[in-house]
Amino acid sequence: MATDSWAQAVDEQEAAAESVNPNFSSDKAAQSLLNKMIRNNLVSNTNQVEVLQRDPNSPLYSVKSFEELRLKPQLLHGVYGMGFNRPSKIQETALPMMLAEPPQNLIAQSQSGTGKTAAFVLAMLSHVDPNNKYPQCLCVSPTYELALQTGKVIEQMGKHYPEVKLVYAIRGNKLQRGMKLQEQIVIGTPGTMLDWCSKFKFIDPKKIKVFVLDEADVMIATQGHQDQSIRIQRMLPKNCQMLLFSATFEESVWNFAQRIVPDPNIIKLKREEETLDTIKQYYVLCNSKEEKFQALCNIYGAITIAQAMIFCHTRKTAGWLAGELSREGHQVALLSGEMQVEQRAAVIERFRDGKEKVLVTTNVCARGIDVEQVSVVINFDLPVDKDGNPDNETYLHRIGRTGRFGKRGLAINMVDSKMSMQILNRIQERKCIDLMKDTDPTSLPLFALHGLYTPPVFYAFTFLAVGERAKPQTQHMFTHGCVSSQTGVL
Ligand SMILES: Nc1ncnc2c1ncn2[C@@H]1O[C@H](COP(=O)(O)OP(=O)(O)OP(=O)(O)O)[C@@H](O)[C@H]1O
Repeated sequence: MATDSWAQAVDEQEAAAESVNPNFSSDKAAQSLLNKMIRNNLVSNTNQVEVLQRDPNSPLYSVKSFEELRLKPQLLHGVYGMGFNRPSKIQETALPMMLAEPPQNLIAQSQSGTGKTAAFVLAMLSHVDPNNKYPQCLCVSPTYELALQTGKVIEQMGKHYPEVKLVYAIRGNKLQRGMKLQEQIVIGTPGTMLDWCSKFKFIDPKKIKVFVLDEADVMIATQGHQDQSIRIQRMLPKNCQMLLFSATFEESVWNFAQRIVPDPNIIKLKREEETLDTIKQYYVLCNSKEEKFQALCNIYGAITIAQAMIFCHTRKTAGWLAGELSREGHQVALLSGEMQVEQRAAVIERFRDGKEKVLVTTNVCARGIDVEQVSVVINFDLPVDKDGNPDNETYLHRIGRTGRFGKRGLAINMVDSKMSMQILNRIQERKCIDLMKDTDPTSLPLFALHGLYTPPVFYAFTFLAVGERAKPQTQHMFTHGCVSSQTGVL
């Protein structure tokens, strides 16, 4: 996003924040300082991507250029048009494997927001023959929103390759019976994709060259998705290339993936590499749902400086929270699974356009959704599976909505019981995340600011400028004995 339009959005937002949060905006000096810091951060972000792309330990690191990856000129044009200067690590590693002849299968893991979608989109666009007017690539995503978003990436990257056409196999896209699709790429959700291949025969599965499973672990681990994906796969020719991508793979899912994909190339992260250190993670202790709500109101001014996503466990809580926030005068968007498809798409678009700063949602948005300006993720409820056990994968995907492609992000976990503290501890043990604790939710805005804005000298300054509730350093406790450079300045 261009600096100007972003800055303008900040100005508009600040004006709005002033009307809804007098406490936060009472200090004009602090506001203006924040404004500068954010712009500063934005500018340094571009540099940061460049720097990260030269750091061998970064997931954005690459030694090659897009030219060296031998992309078609039309696609190079598309890639540069999207503002990509060099490939990320996953793109650099996966693309040669995906473009090799004869085609090779691939199961690939890379941290959220590191360019997996762009990688498999480039592979699909490289493989299709635009002279053949029938589907050649199928890409299956777990949600409608994600399918739409991936489709947009295909459209953008293929902008200079107009002969290649795309169609969405999603609920609500009704085709005439008996018709045969002419588009070369079909992107959709598993149920509709299966219907289009078997029941309606809009697609001839025998002609498919590339089959992509995005968020492959959820496609495999969710029973319905797994059945449908495997039924689609069985209809495809033996030599059809299979590409499985995700930021997370549980061990059992990984084993299953290796059983269903013949002779795969494998790109796998070590456990300690799974989280991005550009995302700072905090938790705040509360005693009840109401207290969590209060804590959220306290930080509202800080989180709406850019954009935030708030995750709830159930649709009911999400609805309740969105209602309460609205009653407090905050403008929030709500997105949950029971909404009509068109409504869901409209909400995502408005959020992407910055018309709403805060999106209250459920796990329906935990994966894949890519909104560059999201700098804060709040787990109003911690992610648990149906048995109440910690859901580590969903945790990583949720916090991965921020910190996209080298940007800085902040994740705040709200803990309201002994049980939820245990859940957070178990997530922490499993992923070696470094959590920071604040026992007093009312001081959270300070923490939010410390986590978000990088130049260390500003931490102390912000602390003093905004800090009516300044607290001694001892209350900033790092678990795991892992002290980051931030503690020094606090
Ligand atoms: N080589 C690149 N240079 C600059 N930006 C890039 C590059 N590749 C991808 N991006 C941008 O980075 C962001 C994240 O990329 P993408 O959505 O492909 O990540 P992802 O790994 O698929 O994320 P998730 O795990 O959440 O699905 C997008 O906004 C994308 O446009």
